[in-house]
Amino acid sequence: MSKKTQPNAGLSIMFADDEPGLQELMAAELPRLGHTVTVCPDGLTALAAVEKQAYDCIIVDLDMPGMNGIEVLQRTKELQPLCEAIVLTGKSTTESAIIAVKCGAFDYLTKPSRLADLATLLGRVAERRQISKQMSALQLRLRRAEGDPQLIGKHPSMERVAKLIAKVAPTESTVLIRGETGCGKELVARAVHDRSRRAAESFVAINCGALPENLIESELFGHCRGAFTGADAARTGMFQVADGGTIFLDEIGELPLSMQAKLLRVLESREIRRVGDNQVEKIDVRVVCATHRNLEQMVEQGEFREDLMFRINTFEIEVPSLRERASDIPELAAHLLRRFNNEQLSDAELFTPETMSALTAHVWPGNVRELANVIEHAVILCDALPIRPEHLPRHFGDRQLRKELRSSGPMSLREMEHVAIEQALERHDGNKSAVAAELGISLKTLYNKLNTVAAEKQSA
Ligand SMILES: Nc1ncnc2c1ncn2[C@@H]1O[C@H](COP(=O)(O)OP(=O)(O)OP(=O)(O)O)[C@@H](O)[C@H]1O
Repeated sequence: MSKKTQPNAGLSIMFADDEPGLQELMAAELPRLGHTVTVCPDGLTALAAVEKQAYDCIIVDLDMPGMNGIEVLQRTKELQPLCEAIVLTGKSTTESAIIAVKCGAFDYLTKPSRLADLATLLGRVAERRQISKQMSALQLRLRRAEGDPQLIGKHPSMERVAKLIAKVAPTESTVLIRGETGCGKELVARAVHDRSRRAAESFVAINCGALPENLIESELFGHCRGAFTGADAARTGMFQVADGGTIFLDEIGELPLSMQAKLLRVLESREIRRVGDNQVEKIDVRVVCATHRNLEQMVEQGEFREDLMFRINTFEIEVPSLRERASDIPELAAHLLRRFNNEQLSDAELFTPETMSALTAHVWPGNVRELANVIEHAVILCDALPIRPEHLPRHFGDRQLRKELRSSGPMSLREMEHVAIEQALERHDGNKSAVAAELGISLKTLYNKLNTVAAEKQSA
């Protein structure tokens, strides 16, 4: 290793080339561009440098005595996966440069190259590093907001879910997750991804019910510039973003029929076509779907394609509602509380016994999401733990709903849900946003449920 320049605010770079002229040039010019540089005359010295110190970027000549640039690149990627690499190549070795890019190099430059081109490339490397730092920060914030993706629950029904996840995750099978809204379907989908060979790749979640019908295709498969009015720039679709990883199609039952046909084609051919494009593109994506709807009934009513249902339901996981596993509530409540409060307290110090009995007696139509909302509300009101009943939302002490449910004799889950919605509508004077928030469901889900009730009343 020859010279090391003064550190500065730019990238920390390891430059390796056996041409003394280039070594001198880089030792002088890279610092002038604002970077720190370690200059190495051959592959072995370069390797020793990356074994000793972390770099933001390496610039390596492909053709060096002792150890070639590709070997240096591969070893660097093993030691420092986040380090970017630029390879330098003579005209005769551009094929090796392409191999280097396949091995993870950021880009290559053909010698002799202009310093301005290298400066531009380094600018792009710096930009990419900035973006990946921002992404890590966002992921951290998201993880804090969403909480630990750990699936809590010791009830036999949850143990069964855990077993099914363990069985299906390592396969490539499409998975259909069923369950009421807010019961943890997305968490189960993440667990399938995290335990699969795709774990290090992206997990992309899309709520099919939240996308406007005219944008779904472009959202899923992307579009070319000018594909339709307003498509000023090309757009990458979510299937491409998820390439190599898993795509989670939440609320699959909400997908319009025209899109169901297109999705089926993609699942069968493993190829996508961007809107406005003639070319197809191969994709390698595992598909996990979820729904709270009764797909079989939707098939009977002509709202869901039967062939698509058979394509996605090869392996099903049914996530139980929270009221079916009320014994999990204390552990879940403690887990969710720790999402909003970092105090190191034992589970027994988090809630008073009265609060816990109110929580376990509730019917939870919005399932775990509703429980999380109630706990967040309580954490805001409570100055010091434990959470007491007065910290729970106002309607919570009102045992009327539970009384009504208990005194009304046998009731189906659907009927219980109707009662819960009606009570909440009364409490909020018909304000649907407030009702959706209280029940821990989306406004769209609330409207769906109200429409179902209205349709049932009409046909009764
Ligand atoms: N078993 C569990 N352990 C810990 N947290 C859970 C569990 N189940 C659900 N949650 C939490 O509850 C919230 C709702 O879960 P999730 O989004 O997975 O539900 P969902 O069934 O996909 O909802 P929707 O039907 O509305 O899409 C999330 O904050 C999630 O972290």
